[in-house]
Amino acid sequence: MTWIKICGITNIPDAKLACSLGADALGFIFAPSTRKVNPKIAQEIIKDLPFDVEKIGVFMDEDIKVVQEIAEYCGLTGLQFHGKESPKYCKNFAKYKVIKSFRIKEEQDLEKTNDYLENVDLILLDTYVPAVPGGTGKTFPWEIARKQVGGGVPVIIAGGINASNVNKAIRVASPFGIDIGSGVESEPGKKDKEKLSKLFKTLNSKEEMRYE
Ligand SMILES: O=C(O)c1ccccc1N[C@@H]1O[C@H](COP(=O)(O)O)[C@@H](O)[C@H]1O
Repeated sequence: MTWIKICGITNIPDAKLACSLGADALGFIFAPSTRKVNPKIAQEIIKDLPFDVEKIGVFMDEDIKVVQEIAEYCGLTGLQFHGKESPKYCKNFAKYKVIKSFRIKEEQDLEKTNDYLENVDLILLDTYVPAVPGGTGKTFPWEIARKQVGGGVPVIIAGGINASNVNKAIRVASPFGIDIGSGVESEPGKKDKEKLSKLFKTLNSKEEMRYE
């Protein structure tokens, strides 16, 4: 079963709904974004979440000490670095699952992952859109992501994924995980109940077909 992260959580009802539908991880954005959440609110959301759901903080070129303080205060279990963080930077967070994001435009962009393979737990491939660091709502060719799969570190794909294309993304890229933000929103930072329910229904229908 593909690991599913629902990103850009800013409130308790959305967090509970995503967990009840089957999300494996929730993402909390602490980077500049229309989906940015205050650490105090993130802590209130996280304290009542199921133990086995990963709580991932998304940061961009943040001071190491600030990341460590927010992670500890909020009760995060994982950290996603979505900026220009170096391999050395990524080694400062031994207590947490570390995800490094790479923005993909063409196959050569995968070469950037090479220096990180021994320093991170997961590689995330997102769509390159000039001047938009994340939450782009745009897909990239998933055939490129397929080439990273099997490279020693589990791969998550992100960018423009929603209920109508998630099964194709899984079929083409065969990733460890899928990360979805804007594709299940009614507006930035607010999840849409119908879109979220449809996403998990679609994912579950694929699983049923697989085991028939
Ligand atoms: O979602 C944001 O606003 C964001 C801002 C800054 C860094 C990362 C951000 N989100 C990441 O983008 C993808 C989701 O993209 P999409 O909305 O599904 O197209 C995911 O990795 C988020 O963690």
